[in-house]
Amino acid sequence: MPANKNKNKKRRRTAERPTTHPRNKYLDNPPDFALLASLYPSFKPFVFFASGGRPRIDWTNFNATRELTRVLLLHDHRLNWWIPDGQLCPTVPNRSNYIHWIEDLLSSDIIAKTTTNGDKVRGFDIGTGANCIYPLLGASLLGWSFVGSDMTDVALEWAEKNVRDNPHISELIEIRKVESGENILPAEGSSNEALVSTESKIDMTEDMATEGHACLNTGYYGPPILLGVVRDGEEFDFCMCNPPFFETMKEAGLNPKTSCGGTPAEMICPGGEKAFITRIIEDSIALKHTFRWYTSMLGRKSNLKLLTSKLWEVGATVVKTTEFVQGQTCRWGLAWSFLPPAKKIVSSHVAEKNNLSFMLEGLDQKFGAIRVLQSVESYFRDGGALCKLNTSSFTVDITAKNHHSDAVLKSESQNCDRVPSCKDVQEACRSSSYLELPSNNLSFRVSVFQQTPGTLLVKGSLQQRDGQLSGAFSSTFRRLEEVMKQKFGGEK
Ligand SMILES: C[S@@+](CC[C@H](N)C(=O)[O-])C[C@H]1O[C@@H](n2cnc3c(N)ncnc32)[C@H](O)[C@@H]1O
Repeated sequence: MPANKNKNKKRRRTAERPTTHPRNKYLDNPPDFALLASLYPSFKPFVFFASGGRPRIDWTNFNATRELTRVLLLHDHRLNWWIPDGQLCPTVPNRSNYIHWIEDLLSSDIIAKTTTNGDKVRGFDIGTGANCIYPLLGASLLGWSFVGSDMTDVALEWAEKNVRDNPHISELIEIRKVESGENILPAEGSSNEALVSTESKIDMTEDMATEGHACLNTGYYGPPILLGVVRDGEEFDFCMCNPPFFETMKEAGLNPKTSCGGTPAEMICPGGEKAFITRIIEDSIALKHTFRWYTSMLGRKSNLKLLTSKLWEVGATVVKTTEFVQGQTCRWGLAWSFLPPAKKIVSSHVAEKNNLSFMLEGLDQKFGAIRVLQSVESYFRDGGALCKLNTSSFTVDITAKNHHSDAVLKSESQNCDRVPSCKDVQEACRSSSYLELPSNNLSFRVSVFQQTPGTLLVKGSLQQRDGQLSGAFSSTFRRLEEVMKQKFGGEK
Protein backbone atom coordinates (compact mmCIF):
# COMPACT_ATOMS: atom_id res chain seq x y z
CA MET A 1 0.00 0.00 0.00
CA PRO A 2 1.40 3.46 -0.89
CA ALA A 3 2.77 5.35 2.11
CA ASN A 4 0.36 8.28 1.84
CA LYS A 5 -2.65 5.94 1.62
CA ASN A 6 -1.44 4.27 4.77
CA LYS A 7 -1.06 7.65 6.44
CA ASN A 8 -4.58 8.67 5.43
CA LYS A 9 -5.92 5.43 6.82
CA LYS A 10 -4.11 6.13 10.08
CA ARG A 11 -5.38 9.70 10.18
CA ARG A 12 -8.95 8.57 9.53
CA ARG A 13 -8.69 5.96 12.25
CA THR A 14 -7.49 8.61 14.69
CA ALA A 15 -10.36 10.94 13.78
CA GLU A 16 -12.91 8.16 14.23
CA ARG A 17 -11.72 7.30 17.72
CA PRO A 18 -11.28 10.68 19.34
CA THR A 19 -11.68 9.26 22.84
CA THR A 20 -8.71 6.91 22.78
CA HIS A 21 -6.05 8.97 24.46
CA PRO A 22 -3.63 10.50 21.92
CA ARG A 23 -0.62 9.31 23.93
CA ASN A 24 -1.97 5.78 24.23
CA LYS A 25 0.66 3.75 22.40
CA TYR A 26 -2.03 1.48 20.93
CA LEU A 27 -3.94 4.35 19.27
CA ASP A 28 -2.39 3.82 15.86
CA ASN A 29 -0.61 0.57 16.60
CA PRO A 30 -3.07 -1.99 17.85
CA PRO A 31 -1.46 -5.16 19.21
CA ASP A 32 0.10 -7.19 16.39
CA PHE A 33 -1.02 -10.74 17.23
CA ALA A 34 1.09 -12.36 14.51
CA LEU A 35 4.25 -10.67 15.76
CA LEU A 36 3.49 -11.50 19.38
CA ALA A 37 2.79 -15.14 18.45
CA SER A 38 6.11 -15.38 16.65
CA LEU A 39 7.98 -13.93 19.64
CA TYR A 40 6.12 -15.68 22.48
CA PRO A 41 5.47 -19.42 21.92
CA SER A 42 2.99 -19.53 24.84
CA PHE A 43 0.76 -17.03 22.99
CA LYS A 44 0.94 -18.83 19.65
CA PRO A 45 -1.75 -21.51 20.36
CA PHE A 46 -4.30 -18.74 20.96
CA VAL A 47 -3.81 -17.04 17.60
CA PHE A 48 -5.71 -18.16 14.51
CA PHE A 49 -6.14 -16.70 11.08
CA ALA A 50 -9.67 -15.71 10.08
CA SER A 51 -10.91 -15.96 6.50
CA GLY A 52 -9.43 -12.59 5.47
CA GLY A 53 -6.03 -13.76 6.71
CA ARG A 54 -6.07 -11.42 9.71
CA PRO A 55 -4.65 -12.89 12.91
CA ARG A 56 -7.24 -13.06 15.68
CA ILE A 57 -7.77 -14.44 19.16
CA ASP A 58 -10.93 -15.85 20.69
CA TRP A 59 -12.03 -13.06 23.03
CA THR A 60 -14.44 -15.42 24.77
CA ASN A 61 -11.54 -17.59 25.99
CA PHE A 62 -10.23 -16.34 29.35
CA ASN A 63 -6.87 -18.08 28.85
CA ALA A 64 -6.43 -16.24 25.56
CA THR A 65 -7.23 -12.77 26.95
CA ARG A 66 -4.99 -13.40 29.99
CA GLU A 67 -2.09 -14.55 27.80
CA LEU A 68 -2.55 -11.50 25.56
CA THR A 69 -2.36 -9.20 28.60
CA ARG A 70 0.72 -11.04 29.84
CA VAL A 71 2.62 -10.75 26.56
CA LEU A 72 1.59 -7.12 25.98
CA LEU A 73 2.79 -6.12 29.44
CA LEU A 74 6.04 -7.98 28.85
CA HIS A 75 6.62 -6.86 25.28
CA ASP A 76 5.54 -3.22 25.53
CA HIS A 77 6.17 -2.42 29.20
CA ARG A 78 8.84 -4.86 30.36
CA LEU A 79 6.49 -6.07 33.09
CA ASN A 80 6.24 -9.60 34.47
CA TRP A 81 2.63 -10.33 35.30
CA TRP A 82 0.11 -13.05 36.06
CA ILE A 83 -3.27 -13.60 37.72
CA PRO A 84 -5.04 -16.76 38.90
CA ASP A 85 -7.98 -18.24 36.95
CA GLY A 86 -11.19 -16.22 37.08
CA GLN A 87 -9.72 -12.96 38.44
CA LEU A 88 -10.49 -9.80 36.49
CA CYS A 89 -8.17 -9.61 33.50
CA PRO A 90 -7.39 -6.04 32.41
CA THR A 91 -7.05 -4.99 28.78
CA VAL A 92 -3.83 -3.00 28.57
CA PRO A 93 -4.89 -0.38 25.95
CA ASN A 94 -8.06 0.35 27.87
CA ARG A 95 -6.34 0.76 31.26
CA SER A 96 -3.62 2.96 29.70
CA ASN A 97 -6.26 5.57 28.76
CA TYR A 98 -7.05 6.27 32.42
CA ILE A 99 -3.35 6.62 33.33
CA HIS A 100 -2.81 9.14 30.51
CA TRP A 101 -5.88 11.14 31.53
CA ILE A 102 -4.50 11.49 35.05
CA GLU A 103 -1.19 12.54 33.54
CA ASP A 104 -3.11 15.29 31.68
CA LEU A 105 -4.87 16.44 34.85
CA LEU A 106 -1.59 16.68 36.73
CA SER A 107 0.23 18.52 33.97
CA SER A 108 -2.68 20.88 33.21
CA ASP A 109 -1.86 22.92 36.33
CA ILE A 110 -5.58 23.50 36.87
CA ILE A 111 -4.79 22.52 40.43
CA ALA A 112 -1.26 23.51 41.39
CA LYS A 113 1.00 20.92 42.97
CA THR A 114 0.63 21.06 46.72
CA THR A 115 2.27 17.86 47.93
CA THR A 116 5.67 18.17 49.54
CA ASN A 117 7.40 15.41 47.59
CA GLY A 118 8.92 17.68 44.94
CA ASP A 119 8.53 16.62 41.33
CA LYS A 120 7.61 13.10 42.32
CA VAL A 121 4.05 11.99 41.74
CA ARG A 122 2.30 9.81 44.31
CA GLY A 123 -1.01 8.09 43.63
CA PHE A 124 -3.49 5.89 45.46
CA ASP A 125 -5.19 3.07 43.55
CA ILE A 126 -8.45 2.12 45.30
CA GLY A 127 -9.10 -1.61 44.76
CA THR A 128 -5.91 -2.45 42.91
CA GLY A 129 -7.01 -6.08 42.38
CA ALA A 130 -4.87 -9.16 41.88
CA ASN A 131 -3.80 -7.64 38.57
CA CYS A 132 -2.41 -4.44 40.20
CA ILE A 133 -2.60 -2.98 36.71
CA TYR A 134 -2.66 0.75 37.47
CA PRO A 135 0.35 0.85 39.80
CA LEU A 136 2.32 -1.36 37.39
CA LEU A 137 1.51 0.83 34.38
CA GLY A 138 1.84 4.15 36.24
CA ALA A 139 5.20 3.19 37.74
CA SER A 140 6.67 1.75 34.54
CA LEU A 141 5.35 4.38 32.11
CA LEU A 142 5.76 7.48 34.26
CA GLY A 143 7.79 6.63 37.34
CA TRP A 144 4.88 7.37 39.69
CA SER A 145 4.77 5.82 43.15
CA PHE A 146 1.59 4.20 44.45
CA VAL A 147 -0.31 2.83 47.36
CA GLY A 148 -2.59 0.13 45.98
CA SER A 149 -5.36 -0.92 48.37
CA ASP A 150 -7.54 -3.98 48.39
CA MET A 151 -9.47 -6.14 50.79
CA THR A 152 -9.51 -9.73 49.49
CA ASP A 153 -6.70 -12.13 50.32
CA VAL A 154 -6.34 -13.26 46.71
CA ALA A 155 -6.04 -9.65 45.45
CA LEU A 156 -3.49 -8.73 48.11
CA GLU A 157 -1.41 -11.87 47.63
CA TRP A 158 -1.27 -11.58 43.83
CA ALA A 159 -0.84 -7.81 43.72
CA GLU A 160 2.18 -8.25 46.03
CA LYS A 161 3.53 -11.03 43.83
CA ASN A 162 3.11 -8.89 40.70
CA VAL A 163 5.03 -6.08 42.39
CA ARG A 164 7.81 -8.42 43.65
CA ASP A 165 8.23 -9.89 40.15
CA ASN A 166 9.18 -6.45 38.82
CA PRO A 167 12.18 -5.44 40.95
CA HIS A 168 12.90 -2.39 38.76
CA ILE A 169 9.73 -0.68 40.05
CA SER A 170 8.90 -2.61 43.22
CA GLU A 171 10.25 0.19 45.44
CA LEU A 172 7.56 2.46 43.99
CA ILE A 173 4.53 0.36 44.96
CA GLU A 174 3.09 -0.41 48.39
CA ILE A 175 0.15 -2.82 48.60
CA ARG A 176 -2.09 -1.93 51.53
CA LYS A 177 -4.70 -4.14 53.16
CA VAL A 178 -8.07 -2.59 53.92
CA GLU A 179 -9.36 -3.90 57.21
CA SER A 180 -12.97 -4.86 56.69
CA GLY A 181 -13.94 -5.07 60.37
CA GLU A 182 -13.52 -1.41 61.21
CA ASN A 183 -16.55 0.73 61.68
CA ILE A 184 -15.75 4.06 60.10
CA LEU A 185 -18.26 6.75 60.71
CA PRO A 186 -18.69 9.85 58.59
CA ALA A 187 -16.21 12.52 59.54
CA GLU A 188 -17.53 15.42 61.55
CA GLY A 189 -18.47 18.22 59.25
CA SER A 190 -18.80 16.06 56.15
CA SER A 191 -21.95 17.13 54.37
CA ASN A 192 -23.29 13.63 54.28
CA GLU A 193 -26.87 14.71 53.80
CA ALA A 194 -26.04 16.48 50.58
CA LEU A 195 -24.97 13.17 49.13
CA VAL A 196 -28.01 11.17 50.03
CA SER A 197 -30.45 10.18 47.36
CA THR A 198 -33.48 8.19 48.41
CA GLU A 199 -32.92 5.42 45.89
CA SER A 200 -29.35 4.85 46.99
CA LYS A 201 -30.33 4.20 50.61
CA ILE A 202 -29.86 0.59 51.61
CA ASP A 203 -30.93 -0.62 54.99
CA MET A 204 -28.35 -2.25 57.18
CA THR A 205 -29.44 -5.76 58.13
CA GLU A 206 -28.80 -7.15 61.58
CA ASP A 207 -26.10 -9.44 60.19
CA MET A 208 -24.17 -6.57 58.72
CA ALA A 209 -24.41 -4.66 61.97
CA THR A 210 -23.02 -7.55 63.97
CA GLU A 211 -20.24 -8.05 61.43
CA GLY A 212 -19.24 -4.48 62.16
CA HIS A 213 -19.71 -3.05 58.67
CA ALA A 214 -20.22 0.66 58.47
CA CYS A 215 -23.56 1.71 57.09
CA LEU A 216 -23.74 5.21 55.80
CA ASN A 217 -26.64 6.68 53.97
CA THR A 218 -24.56 6.93 50.83
CA GLY A 219 -25.94 3.45 50.10
CA TYR A 220 -22.49 1.91 50.54
CA TYR A 221 -21.76 -0.50 53.33
CA GLY A 222 -18.61 -2.50 53.53
CA PRO A 223 -14.96 -1.89 54.27
CA PRO A 224 -13.57 1.63 54.35
CA ILE A 225 -12.35 3.07 51.08
CA LEU A 226 -10.14 6.10 51.74
CA LEU A 227 -11.01 7.33 55.20
CA GLY A 228 -9.41 4.88 57.62
CA VAL A 229 -7.00 3.58 54.97
CA VAL A 230 -5.07 6.77 54.24
CA ARG A 231 -2.69 7.38 57.14
CA ASP A 232 -2.21 10.55 59.14
CA GLY A 233 0.14 12.97 57.44
CA GLU A 234 0.04 11.23 54.05
CA GLU A 235 -0.37 13.35 50.92
CA PHE A 236 -1.20 12.22 47.38
CA ASP A 237 -1.35 13.84 43.99
CA PHE A 238 -4.32 11.72 43.00
CA CYS A 239 -6.44 8.72 43.72
CA MET A 240 -7.90 6.49 41.04
CA CYS A 241 -10.44 3.70 41.08
CA ASN A 242 -12.00 1.12 38.82
CA PRO A 243 -14.90 0.36 41.16
CA PRO A 244 -17.18 -2.66 41.29
CA PHE A 245 -19.69 -1.39 38.72
CA PHE A 246 -22.63 -3.64 39.41
CA GLU A 247 -25.14 -4.59 42.10
CA THR A 248 -25.50 -8.24 41.12
CA MET A 249 -23.57 -10.76 39.01
CA LYS A 250 -26.67 -11.01 36.81
CA GLU A 251 -26.42 -7.30 36.12
CA ALA A 252 -22.72 -7.70 35.42
CA GLY A 253 -24.16 -9.92 32.69
CA LEU A 254 -20.72 -10.75 31.49
CA ASN A 255 -20.38 -9.62 27.91
CA PRO A 256 -20.78 -12.77 25.82
CA LYS A 257 -18.30 -11.35 23.30
CA THR A 258 -15.37 -11.22 25.70
CA SER A 259 -14.12 -13.16 28.66
CA CYS A 260 -12.19 -11.00 31.08
CA GLY A 261 -13.07 -12.96 34.23
CA GLY A 262 -14.12 -11.09 37.33
CA THR A 263 -15.17 -12.53 40.69
CA PRO A 264 -18.13 -11.15 42.68
CA ALA A 265 -15.69 -9.28 44.99
CA GLU A 266 -14.31 -7.50 41.93
CA MET A 267 -17.51 -6.88 40.02
CA ILE A 268 -20.25 -6.09 42.53
CA CYS A 269 -21.04 -4.15 45.67
CA PRO A 270 -24.36 -3.18 47.24
CA GLY A 271 -25.60 -0.08 45.45
CA GLY A 272 -23.14 -0.67 42.58
CA GLU A 273 -20.74 2.00 41.37
CA LYS A 274 -23.08 4.82 42.36
CA ALA A 275 -22.90 3.88 46.04
CA PHE A 276 -19.16 3.11 45.91
CA ILE A 277 -18.21 6.41 44.29
CA THR A 278 -20.63 8.35 46.48
CA ARG A 279 -18.64 6.95 49.39
CA ILE A 280 -15.39 8.11 47.79
CA ILE A 281 -16.97 11.58 47.45
CA GLU A 282 -17.95 11.51 51.08
CA ASP A 283 -14.44 10.46 52.12
CA SER A 284 -13.03 13.25 49.95
CA ILE A 285 -15.11 15.83 51.79
CA ALA A 286 -13.43 14.71 55.00
CA LEU A 287 -9.94 14.30 53.56
CA LYS A 288 -10.16 17.42 51.39
CA HIS A 289 -6.64 18.61 50.54
CA THR A 290 -4.96 15.27 51.30
CA PHE A 291 -5.38 14.62 47.58
CA ARG A 292 -4.80 17.11 44.79
CA TRP A 293 -7.23 15.21 42.54
CA TYR A 294 -9.82 12.60 43.40
CA THR A 295 -10.78 10.46 40.40
CA SER A 296 -12.85 7.42 39.54
CA MET A 297 -13.88 5.49 36.48
CA LEU A 298 -17.58 4.86 35.85
CA GLY A 299 -19.46 2.38 33.71
CA ARG A 300 -22.73 4.29 33.36
CA LYS A 301 -23.20 7.69 31.86
CA SER A 302 -26.34 8.37 33.93
CA ASN A 303 -24.25 8.04 37.11
CA LEU A 304 -21.71 10.49 35.72
CA LYS A 305 -24.36 13.21 35.49
CA LEU A 306 -25.75 12.46 38.92
CA LEU A 307 -22.37 12.36 40.67
CA THR A 308 -21.18 15.50 38.89
CA SER A 309 -24.14 17.45 40.31
CA LYS A 310 -23.51 16.00 43.76
CA LEU A 311 -19.91 17.18 43.58
CA TRP A 312 -20.94 20.74 42.80
CA GLU A 313 -23.50 20.56 45.64
CA VAL A 314 -20.85 19.54 48.18
CA GLY A 315 -18.45 22.30 47.20
CA ALA A 316 -15.90 20.76 44.86
CA THR A 317 -13.91 23.57 43.26
CA VAL A 318 -13.28 21.72 39.99
CA VAL A 319 -15.10 18.82 38.37
CA LYS A 320 -13.80 17.28 35.16
CA THR A 321 -15.16 14.40 33.14
CA THR A 322 -13.94 12.40 30.19
CA GLU A 323 -14.90 9.42 28.10
CA PHE A 324 -12.69 6.39 27.45
CA VAL A 325 -13.47 4.36 24.34
CA GLN A 326 -11.52 1.29 23.33
CA GLY A 327 -13.06 -1.08 20.80
CA GLN A 328 -16.60 -1.76 21.92
CA THR A 329 -16.00 -0.65 25.51
CA CYS A 330 -17.06 2.76 26.66
CA ARG A 331 -16.31 4.11 30.15
CA TRP A 332 -16.20 7.53 31.80
CA GLY A 333 -13.75 9.30 34.04
CA LEU A 334 -14.75 11.68 36.85
CA ALA A 335 -12.24 13.92 38.62
CA TRP A 336 -12.66 16.56 41.28
CA SER A 337 -10.74 18.65 43.75
CA PHE A 338 -11.30 20.83 46.78
CA LEU A 339 -8.21 22.94 46.15
CA PRO A 340 -8.58 26.37 44.56
CA PRO A 341 -8.08 26.18 40.79
CA ALA A 342 -4.97 27.98 39.60
CA LYS A 343 -6.12 28.23 36.03
CA LYS A 344 -9.34 29.12 34.29
CA ILE A 345 -10.84 26.12 32.56
CA VAL A 346 -11.72 26.61 28.94
CA SER A 347 -14.38 24.18 27.83
CA SER A 348 -14.11 22.63 24.43
CA HIS A 349 -17.61 23.61 23.42
CA VAL A 350 -17.40 22.59 19.79
CA ALA A 351 -15.87 19.23 20.59
CA GLU A 352 -18.72 18.53 23.00
CA LYS A 353 -21.33 19.48 20.42
CA ASN A 354 -19.71 17.27 17.79
CA ASN A 355 -19.92 14.19 20.03
CA LEU A 356 -23.35 13.56 21.49
CA SER A 357 -24.85 10.54 23.18
CA PHE A 358 -27.89 9.16 24.94
CA MET A 359 -28.73 5.98 26.84
CA LEU A 360 -31.51 3.52 26.18
CA GLU A 361 -32.19 1.94 29.55
CA GLY A 362 -34.41 -0.83 30.85
CA LEU A 363 -34.62 -2.47 27.42
CA ASP A 364 -36.08 -5.88 26.92
CA GLN A 365 -33.23 -8.40 26.34
CA LYS A 366 -34.47 -8.96 22.79
CA PHE A 367 -33.47 -5.41 21.83
CA GLY A 368 -29.76 -5.82 21.33
CA ALA A 369 -27.32 -3.33 19.82
CA ILE A 370 -27.90 -4.67 16.28
CA ARG A 371 -31.64 -4.20 16.52
CA VAL A 372 -31.18 -0.59 17.61
CA LEU A 373 -28.62 0.04 14.86
CA GLN A 374 -30.99 -1.33 12.23
CA SER A 375 -33.68 0.94 13.55
CA VAL A 376 -31.33 3.95 13.36
CA GLU A 377 -30.45 2.96 9.82
CA SER A 378 -34.06 2.63 8.66
CA TYR A 379 -35.03 5.90 10.37
CA PHE A 380 -32.49 7.81 8.28
CA ARG A 381 -32.77 5.66 5.16
CA ASP A 382 -36.55 6.14 5.07
CA GLY A 383 -35.83 9.83 5.00
CA GLY A 384 -33.61 9.44 1.93
CA ALA A 385 -30.25 9.76 3.68
CA LEU A 386 -27.37 7.51 2.63
CA CYS A 387 -26.61 4.94 5.30
CA LYS A 388 -23.88 2.35 5.71
CA LEU A 389 -24.47 -0.19 8.46
CA ASN A 390 -21.43 -2.03 9.80
CA THR A 391 -22.46 -4.84 12.14
CA SER A 392 -18.93 -5.75 13.19
CA SER A 393 -18.05 -2.26 14.43
CA PHE A 394 -21.65 -1.58 15.58
CA THR A 395 -21.87 1.65 13.60
CA VAL A 396 -24.01 3.32 10.96
CA ASP A 397 -22.45 6.06 8.80
CA ILE A 398 -25.03 8.57 7.67
CA THR A 399 -24.88 11.29 5.05
CA ALA A 400 -27.95 13.50 4.91
CA LYS A 401 -28.99 16.55 2.92
CA ASN A 402 -31.50 19.25 3.63
CA HIS A 403 -34.26 17.80 1.44
CA HIS A 404 -34.12 14.55 3.43
CA SER A 405 -35.94 16.16 6.31
CA ASP A 406 -39.28 16.27 4.51
CA ALA A 407 -38.93 12.67 3.44
CA VAL A 408 -38.13 11.50 6.96
CA LEU A 409 -41.17 13.38 8.21
CA LYS A 410 -43.39 11.73 5.61
CA SER A 411 -42.09 8.23 6.18
CA GLU A 412 -42.37 8.62 9.91
CA SER A 413 -46.07 9.49 9.74
CA GLN A 414 -46.64 6.51 7.40
CA ASN A 415 -44.86 4.20 9.83
CA CYS A 416 -46.59 5.56 12.86
CA ASP A 417 -48.23 2.25 13.73
CA ARG A 418 -44.73 0.93 14.58
CA VAL A 419 -44.08 3.82 16.93
CA PRO A 420 -45.98 4.18 20.17
CA SER A 421 -47.34 7.66 20.92
CA CYS A 422 -47.27 8.36 17.24
CA LYS A 423 -49.31 11.49 17.78
CA ASP A 424 -46.52 12.92 19.91
CA VAL A 425 -43.97 12.05 17.25
CA GLN A 426 -46.02 13.78 14.59
CA GLU A 427 -46.42 16.82 16.81
CA ALA A 428 -42.67 16.89 17.31
CA CYS A 429 -42.14 16.40 13.59
CA ARG A 430 -44.25 19.38 12.80
CA SER A 431 -42.30 21.58 15.16
CA SER A 432 -39.94 23.93 13.40
CA SER A 433 -36.82 22.42 14.95
CA TYR A 434 -37.33 19.12 13.15
CA LEU A 435 -34.25 18.12 11.12
CA GLU A 436 -32.95 21.52 10.18
CA LEU A 437 -30.26 20.27 7.84
CA PRO A 438 -27.86 22.52 6.01
CA SER A 439 -27.74 22.67 2.23
CA ASN A 440 -24.40 20.84 2.16
CA ASN A 441 -24.02 17.24 3.33
CA LEU A 442 -24.12 16.40 7.00
CA SER A 443 -22.03 13.32 7.71
CA PHE A 444 -22.06 11.64 11.05
CA ARG A 445 -21.53 8.24 12.60
CA VAL A 446 -23.90 6.58 15.06
CA SER A 447 -22.33 3.88 17.27
CA VAL A 448 -24.12 1.62 19.72
CA PHE A 449 -22.40 0.18 22.78
CA GLN A 450 -23.82 -2.36 25.18
CA GLN A 451 -23.25 -1.10 28.72
CA THR A 452 -25.03 -3.81 30.66
CA PRO A 453 -27.78 -6.21 29.55
CA GLY A 454 -30.76 -3.95 28.86
CA THR A 455 -28.72 -0.74 28.69
CA LEU A 456 -27.31 0.61 25.45
CA LEU A 457 -25.33 3.76 24.81
CA VAL A 458 -25.98 5.46 21.47
CA LYS A 459 -23.24 7.86 20.38
CA GLY A 460 -23.22 10.26 17.48
CA SER A 461 -20.02 11.84 16.10
CA LEU A 462 -20.06 14.55 13.49
CA GLN A 463 -17.44 13.61 10.90
CA GLN A 464 -16.91 17.16 9.63
CA ARG A 465 -14.97 19.84 11.43
CA ASP A 466 -17.15 22.66 10.13
CA GLY A 467 -18.41 24.40 13.29
CA GLN A 468 -21.49 25.65 11.45
CA LEU A 469 -22.78 22.10 11.11
CA SER A 470 -22.82 21.45 14.86
CA GLY A 471 -26.29 22.97 15.32
CA ALA A 472 -27.86 20.88 12.55
CA PHE A 473 -26.09 17.77 13.85
CA SER A 474 -27.28 18.47 17.37
CA SER A 475 -30.96 18.89 16.40
CA THR A 476 -30.81 15.81 14.14
CA PHE A 477 -29.29 13.70 16.88
CA ARG A 478 -31.66 14.95 19.57
CA ARG A 479 -34.53 14.09 17.24
CA LEU A 480 -33.11 10.57 16.83
CA GLU A 481 -32.94 10.31 20.63
CA GLU A 482 -36.65 11.18 20.93
CA VAL A 483 -37.68 8.67 18.29
CA MET A 484 -35.50 5.85 19.66
CA LYS A 485 -36.67 6.43 23.22
CA GLN A 486 -40.29 6.33 22.12
CA LYS A 487 -39.73 3.25 19.99
CA PHE A 488 -37.70 1.18 22.44
CA GLY A 489 -39.27 2.56 25.58
CA GLY A 490 -42.71 1.42 24.46
CA GLU A 491 -42.10 -1.91 22.74
CA LYS A 492 -41.21 -3.97 25.81
C1 LIG B 1 -13.27 -3.85 39.39
S1 LIG B 1 -12.01 -4.45 40.44
C2 LIG B 1 -10.65 -3.47 39.85
C3 LIG B 1 -9.33 -4.18 39.83
C4 LIG B 1 -8.23 -3.43 39.07
N1 LIG B 1 -7.98 -2.14 39.67
C5 LIG B 1 -8.59 -3.28 37.61
O1 LIG B 1 -8.80 -2.14 37.15
O2 LIG B 1 -8.69 -4.28 36.91
C6 LIG B 1 -12.44 -3.71 41.99
C7 LIG B 1 -11.50 -4.08 43.12
O3 LIG B 1 -11.89 -3.31 44.26
C8 LIG B 1 -11.69 -4.11 45.42
N2 LIG B 1 -12.47 -3.49 46.51
C9 LIG B 1 -13.80 -3.54 46.76
N3 LIG B 1 -14.09 -2.78 47.84
C10 LIG B 1 -12.93 -2.24 48.27
C11 LIG B 1 -12.57 -1.35 49.31
N4 LIG B 1 -13.46 -0.88 50.17
N5 LIG B 1 -11.28 -0.97 49.42
C12 LIG B 1 -10.34 -1.45 48.57
N6 LIG B 1 -10.63 -2.29 47.57
C13 LIG B 1 -11.90 -2.68 47.42
C14 LIG B 1 -12.11 -5.49 44.98
O4 LIG B 1 -11.58 -6.50 45.82
C15 LIG B 1 -11.54 -5.52 43.57
O5 LIG B 1 -10.22 -6.03 43.56
